[in-house]
Amino acid sequence: MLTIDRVSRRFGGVYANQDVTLEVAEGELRGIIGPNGAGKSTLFNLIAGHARPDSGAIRLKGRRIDRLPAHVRARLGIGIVFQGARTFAGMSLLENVMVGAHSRTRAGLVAAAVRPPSQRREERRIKSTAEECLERVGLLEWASRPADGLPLGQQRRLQVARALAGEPRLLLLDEPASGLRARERQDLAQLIRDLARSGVTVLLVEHDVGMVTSLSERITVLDLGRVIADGTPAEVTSDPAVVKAYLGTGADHAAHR
Ligand SMILES: Nc1ncnc2c1ncn2[C@@H]1O[C@H](COP(=O)(O)OP(=O)(O)OP(=O)(O)O)[C@@H](O)[C@H]1O
Repeated sequence: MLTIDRVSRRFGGVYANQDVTLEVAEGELRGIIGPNGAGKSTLFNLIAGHARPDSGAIRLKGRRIDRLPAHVRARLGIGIVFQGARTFAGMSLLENVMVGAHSRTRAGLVAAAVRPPSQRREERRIKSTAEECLERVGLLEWASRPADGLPLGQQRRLQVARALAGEPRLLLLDEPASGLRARERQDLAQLIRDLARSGVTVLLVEHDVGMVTSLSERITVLDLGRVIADGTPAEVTSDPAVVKAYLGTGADHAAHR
């Protein structure tokens, strides 16, 4: 499904990704972990098209995509939920999701506001797609409520719904559980599991290692821009290089207190 072949990306003198190689099978739920600054978000940006690699190749179902703009990659089936993504206040939940669907249409969001009657059918289609997406994340009953003041757990689900409106085959989730309470985390984990079961290939970047190990079949570990381990949750969590990488971080010191 997704092949990343010796991809490197530098910012100034720093390698954010260096010779990163990984392969993700169709329908897989792959966890990606690593200490702060390991290069996880950079890797997502390279896959989704918000950054270009300096070298190496990225292929989606065999097709080279690393030089394509982000909106073309979205049309090819790559969806992303950015780290700390915000909802649009002043819009309803449904409208928030419809924005995601419009980004896939030719007309785009601005034109959507002045859509002539001939395009109303497309409008209805987008609305029903958005409603389906809200249903998938369990928010349909609140479709018409404003997004303002939505609890964080529901905001994350709304962002997932917005990404789903683009009908992704590959969904990149960047730290979707950060800041969530235990119950919200469990609900989100179940949602991610359901998405993968429905056939969406999922790449999950998450600091909550427990969540990643419980969800993923395989985990790729990055440290200082490089892949330092790749295997089953049991393999990577017992890998000395992984243990060492985590011991070097402030987060891990905190965990050991
Ligand atoms: N746009 C940028 N300009 C300069 N340096 C950058 C940029 N984006 C990332 N970096 C650097 O690249 C490295 C990898 O950053 P990245 O955000 O990809 O790591 P991460 O694993 O997602 O970290 P975190 O877990 O803290 O979100 C870091 O050293 C970071 O400072």
